[in-house]
Amino acid sequence: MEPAAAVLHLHGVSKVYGSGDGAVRALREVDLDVAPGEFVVLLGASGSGKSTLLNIVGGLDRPTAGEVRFRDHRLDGASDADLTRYRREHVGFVFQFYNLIPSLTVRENVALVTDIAADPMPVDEALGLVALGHRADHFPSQLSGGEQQRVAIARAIVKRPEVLLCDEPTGALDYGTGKLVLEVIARINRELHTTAVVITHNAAIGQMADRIVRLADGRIASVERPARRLTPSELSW
Ligand SMILES: Nc1ncnc2c1ncn2[C@@H]1O[C@H](COP(=O)(O)OP(=O)(O)OP(=O)(O)O)[C@@H](O)[C@H]1O
Repeated sequence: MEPAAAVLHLHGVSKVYGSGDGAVRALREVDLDVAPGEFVVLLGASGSGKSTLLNIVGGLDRPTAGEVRFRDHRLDGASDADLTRYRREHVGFVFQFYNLIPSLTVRENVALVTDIAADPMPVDEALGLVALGHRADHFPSQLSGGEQQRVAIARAIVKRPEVLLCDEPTGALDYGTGKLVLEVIARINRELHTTAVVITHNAAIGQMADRIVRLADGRIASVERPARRLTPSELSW
């Protein structure tokens, strides 16, 4: 793919933490292009570099070497202010833990983000997409883990980000609840055409992606395109 056509473009990306004898090479010359609207699942053993890669494409960290672009914006070497603006305008993050503010209602947790977004959707629309419109006035402590994760997804997408980055979004959830959360992520990707990159330890989840990228020891070890994208309800593990 031409770099300009990609939403996310990495070329020769390396990341070294620390220096000297204690240096850890977390990524080694990674090349990857992610197309608009694509759903990519990142698999790999613990320590293979998945979170490092996600943090770099999300503008939370910079590579030690190589080129990183969001569309035609260079992220490697960007200033802190530029990276903050990139994250605010273009990226939604979902992590294993939901990081909701306990003293705010569901609606207020999601609305917080809309104050600093250029073109947010109505909060109730975001809550509708995660099927939680009826819980808008509840507090996080009144919701299950899966419901709290759906609020976190609503918060991530209410600003209509072009890129949704999820690091182990189902890591803290049981089987059925995890599937519901995956349904929501698949729906956002399908209906809003949000480009999605999802880290998981669970190889079965790869079957819902357009592309499965496996990392091993900081390198891309394999890339696979499932013949047909499965819905989360068709997955089993
Ligand atoms: N801030 C840091 N300082 C030093 N080393 C780090 C730092 N962050 C990550 N590493 C190391 O870089 C390597 C890749 O870590 P990373 O978190 O990207 O892996 P991962 O595939 O996401 O692992 P996991 O599945 O366990 O979350 C590991 O060896 C890790 O210990």
